[in-house]
Amino acid sequence: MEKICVAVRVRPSISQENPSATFWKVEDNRISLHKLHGSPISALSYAFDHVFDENCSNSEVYELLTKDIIHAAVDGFNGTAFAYGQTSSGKTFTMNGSSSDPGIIHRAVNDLFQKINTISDREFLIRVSYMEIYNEEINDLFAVENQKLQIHESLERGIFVAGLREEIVNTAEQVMKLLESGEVNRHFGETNMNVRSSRSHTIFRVVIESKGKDTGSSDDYSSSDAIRVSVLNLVDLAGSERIAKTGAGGVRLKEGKYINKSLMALGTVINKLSDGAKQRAHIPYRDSKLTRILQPALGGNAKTSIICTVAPEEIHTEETKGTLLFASRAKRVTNCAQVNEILTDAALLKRQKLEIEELRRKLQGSHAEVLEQEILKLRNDMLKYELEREKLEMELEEERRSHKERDQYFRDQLMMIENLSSLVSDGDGSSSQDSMESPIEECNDKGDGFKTPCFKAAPTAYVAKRSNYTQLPDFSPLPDSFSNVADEDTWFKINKGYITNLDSLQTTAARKVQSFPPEDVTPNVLNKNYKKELQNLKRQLELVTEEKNELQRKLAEHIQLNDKLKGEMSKLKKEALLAWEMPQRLSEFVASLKDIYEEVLSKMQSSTFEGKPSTAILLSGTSKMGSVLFSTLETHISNAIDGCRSLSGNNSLIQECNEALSERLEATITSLILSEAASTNDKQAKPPLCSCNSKVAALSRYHLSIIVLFLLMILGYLVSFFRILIF
Ligand SMILES: Nc1ncnc2c1ncn2[C@@H]1O[C@H](COP(=O)(O)OP(=O)(O)OP(=O)(O)O)[C@@H](O)[C@H]1O
Repeated sequence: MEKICVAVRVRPSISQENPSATFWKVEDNRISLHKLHGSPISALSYAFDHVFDENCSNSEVYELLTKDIIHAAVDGFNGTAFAYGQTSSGKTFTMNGSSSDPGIIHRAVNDLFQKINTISDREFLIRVSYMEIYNEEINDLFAVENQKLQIHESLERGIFVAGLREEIVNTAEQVMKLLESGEVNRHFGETNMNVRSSRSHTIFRVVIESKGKDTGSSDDYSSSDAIRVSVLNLVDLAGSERIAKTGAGGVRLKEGKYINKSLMALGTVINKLSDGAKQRAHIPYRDSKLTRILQPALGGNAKTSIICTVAPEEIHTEETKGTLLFASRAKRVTNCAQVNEILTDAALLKRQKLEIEELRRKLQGSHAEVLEQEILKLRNDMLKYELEREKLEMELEEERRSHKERDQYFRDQLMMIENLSSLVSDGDGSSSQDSMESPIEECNDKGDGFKTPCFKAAPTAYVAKRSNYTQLPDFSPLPDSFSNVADEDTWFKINKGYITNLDSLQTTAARKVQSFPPEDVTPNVLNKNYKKELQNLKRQLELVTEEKNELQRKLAEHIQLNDKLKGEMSKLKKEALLAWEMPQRLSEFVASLKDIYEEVLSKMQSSTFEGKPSTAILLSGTSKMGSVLFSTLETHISNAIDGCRSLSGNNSLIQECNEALSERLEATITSLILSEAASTNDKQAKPPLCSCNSKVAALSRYHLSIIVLFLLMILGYLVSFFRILIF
């Protein structure tokens, strides 16, 4: 937005012979009414962008007021410069000038072509037209036959006069000639105020089209494809006039009425525009052809300058005041000028592409940024869960491996116990094939990567102690089992919510994260793609979450199962330790038995001196049996203590020893019975020699009973010992 540039120009006084009582004094950009030889009249001082006194030339006015507009027009801005003032105030002189001091139009045309010639990267097409509004009718000054032309408006051309001849010009000279020809067709008339009074408003219009010269760069649409079109209006208005002063009558009177009417319309538009935005609901541009044609220049898309000419004579003070009031209001009017470009199809296409890119950038910088952040967060979540899942899988695998190792250790321990069990079974002779079977069997060899041992009910009383394990316990995951799940906050602290290189972390082939939409999509499609990708990511996240939960559940199950197995292992270890300690204890016990046995044996040896044959037989048999028995026991106990696991290989030997001992015991007892029977027959045939014989017999029976009981006791201990070893 920029204000209309307004200047006031005071023409030289014409009537020098009638000195006035007041005069207009110009100081810098201010004009004030002063009493002759007196102080300024209060409230009659005006300031403008420029104030030119009577000594100023058209050159100065052009340089300060119009030149910038002309140059802006070359760059593509609409421009308007017009002169406003009462009749005979110097409007035509300012716009057209004289041969010695060319006016603004001439200077503008020259400057225009000079400026164009300095621009080498653009091609220009200049068209000029010249029209007048005479009695509210538009006439073509280049073609007198074009009368009463109509004003039209279109999107492409804006407000334009239909049928107006436009001449394409290449030089300033061409324009000058055309202007001269057009001046001939203007309506001038003589009034009391001006011998050559303009009776119409004239508008010299220059249309400047420019196009960048093709530099071969397809991307630079602005320099090669876009066409700038600007309209420059140089307007010389007819002057307001008082009929009483002009003495107009007839045609002049009629002309004066139209002139005043259109100028009033112009004043009204300026007043409305200067009132500000609140009261600019309706600007009556259509009230006159002048305001309609100048519409873009008045509050529209143009750079506008107004030169208000005033007559310094006291007789025209009121008209000058009116002009200055008009100028003051015009100064408050703002325009909004912008470069006017017409685009070819190619330029339009390129521009639309650029606009789409710009929109996409804006979209990505606003709403899309939120979506992208959400997608990024989802991606991070998904990757986090992936990492968590992989960690759980690794933990599960580790757990399986340790489980296998413990299982193997468990089996080894069981094997050792089985071997000890088989030794006892061989020892007491009551073992059966069923009792040799392991109480544990593998029952989970289907559908699992590793074998989980389970228990079945055992037939013996010892196994029955563990009958509470015959059914698998409920392995529902406990809350503590989830303690290994990655902590989300920790993860975010580590990653700060972002992963710099997402692609490098896409380790799971199944997780195909869709990339951002391709570049040639529109913003709507872009949004849809973002939402679609968002949904996909959410679905993938749900799948990963479910998978993670399943793995967590399995891990919890394995952990609980392992805890149970650890408990079992602990118990078994204790029992195995007990089993390992048992041979040592039994060894000690057998040693004490051996001492007792040797003591009994020595007592029996003392009995043999009495010549009792049964005692001798008993002593001999018992001594041999005792040596064999203790030798066998000591050998096996020593092997058990040394950790020999191949006891089962000696079962047949033990069996043979047992059988030999049994036979020898049976033979000894049979010998003793026969010896006792013979002794009894001798007693019946012969009376006893002395009372000491009966004592020896009583002693021999006593020794026999002790030895038999002693042997039975040893065998009983052996059975007990090996049964204990089994468990
Ligand atoms: N600045 C000036 N220096 C010298 N002479 C001037 C100046 N301004 C105006 N004049 C002379 O004053 C007379 C009236 O000027 P001009 O015709 O330009 O007035 P105007 O405002 O166009 O009048 P109208 O509205 O009736 O056409 C002319 O003879 C012109 O030469």
